[in-house]
Amino acid sequence: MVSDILGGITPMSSPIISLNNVSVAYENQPVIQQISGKFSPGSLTAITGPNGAGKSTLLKTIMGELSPSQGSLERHNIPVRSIGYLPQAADIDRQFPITVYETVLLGLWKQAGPFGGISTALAHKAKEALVTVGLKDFERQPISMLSAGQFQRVLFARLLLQNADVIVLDEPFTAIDAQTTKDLIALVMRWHTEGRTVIAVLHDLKQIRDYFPNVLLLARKLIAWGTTKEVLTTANVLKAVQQSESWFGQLEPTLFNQVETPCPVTNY
Ligand SMILES: Nc1ncnc2c1ncn2[C@@H]1O[C@H](COP(=O)(O)OP(=O)(O)OP(=O)(O)O)[C@@H](O)[C@H]1O
Repeated sequence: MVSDILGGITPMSSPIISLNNVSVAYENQPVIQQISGKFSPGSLTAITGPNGAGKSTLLKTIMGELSPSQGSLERHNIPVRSIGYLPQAADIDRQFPITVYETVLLGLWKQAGPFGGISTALAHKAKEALVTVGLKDFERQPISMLSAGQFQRVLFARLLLQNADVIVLDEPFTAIDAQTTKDLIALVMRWHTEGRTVIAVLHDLKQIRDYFPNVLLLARKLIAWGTTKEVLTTANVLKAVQQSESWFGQLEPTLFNQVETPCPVTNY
């Protein structure tokens, strides 16, 4: 199907990021294989798939942290340093002695450079961003003293300050409370209505169906890429699970424990 190949966009629209037969390997071991498709400007796409499917590897490749072992990935007029990136929480050292306010300002270092000055206007914007994410009185708190949800709010404030046209989020709502998830999803929706391109790795299929118009379903290889309705079919989701099982053996039975929806898998 054309939209599967083109990431749910019409052949006329010009992409912001395109992948041409991209494979990525760790120490010559292929992890993702032969992914082709395009992200259109202003699209809101969830990348989903079982554990170990290669989702974070794909994001790191988009961010230029990994290079394709085969094929090519192009960012069209988007320098990688201008992309807003939220890595997985597990990849961030929270013991670093730094305050909430300083962490938010760090979002600007790629633009300002390590010795770049912070103007009064930017300092004001950093404070405003903290207010927007509900952390008005937290500026001087060390990040080591925050809850997981509060810390994720700080990282979203940092993204707000970056004001990026393309935003890449790796499991932004994992292990955080319901209210924080709701508030941060609202920010993602705001970015979408502002015309920014948002790409997020997510495991919760209901969340994807509720909020994300496009999906890239991955199980080392591309299962499907297009509109959420086209991609998240029972057949595709089960195919992703089966493909992963062929790498990792039987997946957790909890993946199958909610059968009230048409698709037996509700969470990757
Ligand atoms: N630095 C690394 N060196 C070697 N192998 C790695 C490295 N990082 C990831 N892998 C392997 O690559 C595969 C894909 O990992 P990746 O983190 O991209 O998957 P994922 O879909 O994001 O998984 P999860 O949903 O569990 O976060 C896994 O088998 C993982 O063990």
